[in-house]
Amino acid sequence: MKITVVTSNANKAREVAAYLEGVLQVEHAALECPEFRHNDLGEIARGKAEFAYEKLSRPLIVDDTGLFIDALGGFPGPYAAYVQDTIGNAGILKLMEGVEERSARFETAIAFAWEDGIRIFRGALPGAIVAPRGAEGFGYDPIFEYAGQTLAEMPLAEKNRVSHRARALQAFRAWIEQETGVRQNR
Ligand SMILES: O=c1nc[nH]c2c1ncn2[C@H]1C[C@H](O)[C@@H](COP(=O)(O)OP(=O)(O)OP(=O)(O)O)O1
Ligand SMILES: [Mg+2]
Repeated sequence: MKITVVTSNANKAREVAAYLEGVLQVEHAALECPEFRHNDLGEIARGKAEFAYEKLSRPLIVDDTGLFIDALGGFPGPYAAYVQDTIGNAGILKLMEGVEERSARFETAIAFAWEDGIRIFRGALPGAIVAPRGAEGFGYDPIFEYAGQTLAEMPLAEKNRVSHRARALQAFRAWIEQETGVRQNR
C-alpha cells in the first residue's frame, strides 16, 4: 500500500518516511491542514485527517504533536506549534528560569485515513526541559532531554528508535501490517 504523509513540516515527513521505509511506500504532501482547538491531540489529528482526505481521497496519515511541561501545568500542550512560532525555545527556557521541576513529555497522535474511515495511534516520550544542546532534529528537540541526551543530539535513526512519533508509528505499523495481511489472505 502507498500512503501519503500530509504535513506542512518537512522534518516530520522525513522522520515518518524513514520509519516506514521497507514497510510501506510513502510520499509527502506539503499541505497545511486546519487545526481545530481541542485538548486531545487525537481529536486534532482526526480533524486534520478529515480535511486532508476530503482533498486527496487516498490513504494518508497526519501527525499532531504536543509538548507538555509539568511545571507549567502542561503548557504549551496542543499549542506547541503556536508557541514555537512565537516565543520559541528561548521563551520556554525563560518561563522555566529558576524552576527545579523540569519534567515534560512529548505526545504524538497519528491519524490514518482511508476508505474504511479514520484510526488514531498514539505515542508519548517522557523527558526533561534543559539548556539547548545538539544540532539535529527540529523544533523543541534541542531543549528536550531523554535518557541523558537531547533529541537534537540524536541522529535521525536514533531519534526514530525512541521518540513519541516513533512510538505512535510503531502502533500504526503493527496495525496496518496485520490489517493488510488479513486482507491479502482473504
Ligand atoms: O519531534 C519533535 N521534536 C521537536 N519539536 C517537534 C516535534 N514534533 C513536532 N514538533 C514541534 C513542531 C511544531 O512547532 C509543534 C507541533 O505542532 P504540529 O501542529 O503537530 O506540527 P506542525 O504545525 O509543525 O506541522 P503540521 O501540523 O502541518 O503537521 O511542535
Ligand atoms: Mg500544525
